Amino acid sequence: MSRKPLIAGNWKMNNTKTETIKFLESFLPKAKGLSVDIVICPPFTNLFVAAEKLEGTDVKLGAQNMHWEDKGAFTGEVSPVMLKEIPCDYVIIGHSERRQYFAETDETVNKKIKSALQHDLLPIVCVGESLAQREEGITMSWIMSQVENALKDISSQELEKIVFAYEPIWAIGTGKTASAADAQEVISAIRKKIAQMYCSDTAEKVRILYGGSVKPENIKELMQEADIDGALVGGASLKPDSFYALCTFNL
Ligand SMILES: O=C[C@H](O)COP(=O)(O)O
Repeated sequence: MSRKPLIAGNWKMNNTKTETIKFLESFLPKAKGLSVDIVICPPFTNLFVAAEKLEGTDVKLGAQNMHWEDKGAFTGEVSPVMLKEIPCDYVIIGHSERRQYFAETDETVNKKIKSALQHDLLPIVCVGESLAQREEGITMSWIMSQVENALKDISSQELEKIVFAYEPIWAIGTGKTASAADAQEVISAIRKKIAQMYCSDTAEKVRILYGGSVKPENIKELMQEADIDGALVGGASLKPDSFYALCTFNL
C-alpha cells in the first residue's frame, strides 16, 4: 500500500498577517504540481487571508487547535463551524504544546477529534513522549495509550480520515531529531496498534507523520523509513525556501 506523503507546516505562534501574505506569495508559485500533499497551519488570525491566497491551489489549510463545541460561552476559543467556514481542511489536535501549556488531555483530544470529523475537518492528531518517559523506558506504553484514548468510539471509516503525528517532545524545537530508526520503531508500533484495534487494511491506509526538528537536511533519511508518511514541521516551515525544500524532498 502506498500512502501519499504529507508535509504539514505548523507555524505555532509565528508570522503576522503581513508575513503570511509574504510567505504565500513567495511559496505558492513554486509549489505547483508537487507529488506530496501540503498543509499550512498559520495562527487563527491569519486563516482568512491564507484561505484567500490558497484558493485554486493544491496547498491545504489547517488550524492549530479548535474547541469541540460548535458555539457557546468559551472565551478565547474557536469552533469547528468557524474553521469550516473559512474554509480550513485540517486541524491539528493534541499538539504536545497544547497538552503541556493548555491542559489538554487524552479526553479532550478524543472530543476534539470526534467534533472535527463531524464537521468534515481532517484531524492531525499528535502523540509523543517526554525525555523523562523515554529514559524511563515507557515510550511505547505511553504512546499506545495516547493512541487508544484518542481513538475511543471512532469508527474505521472515520479513522481513515485521521492523520497521526508522532512527535517526541524532546525533539521539538531542540535541534535533536529522533533517529530515523527510532522514529520508524514508534511509528510502526502505532500502525500495529491501529491494526489490532481495527484491522490491518485500515492501519495500512492511515498516514503517520514524524515531527521534531525536521529540516531539509534530515527529511530524506526519515522518509526512507517504511512507515513514516510525512512530517509535521515547526521551525523549518516558517521560511518559504526551507518549507519548499521539505516539500520537494523526493525530487
Ligand atoms: O508541530 C511541529 C512540531 O512541534 C515540530 O516543531 P520543530 O520542527 O520546530 O521541532
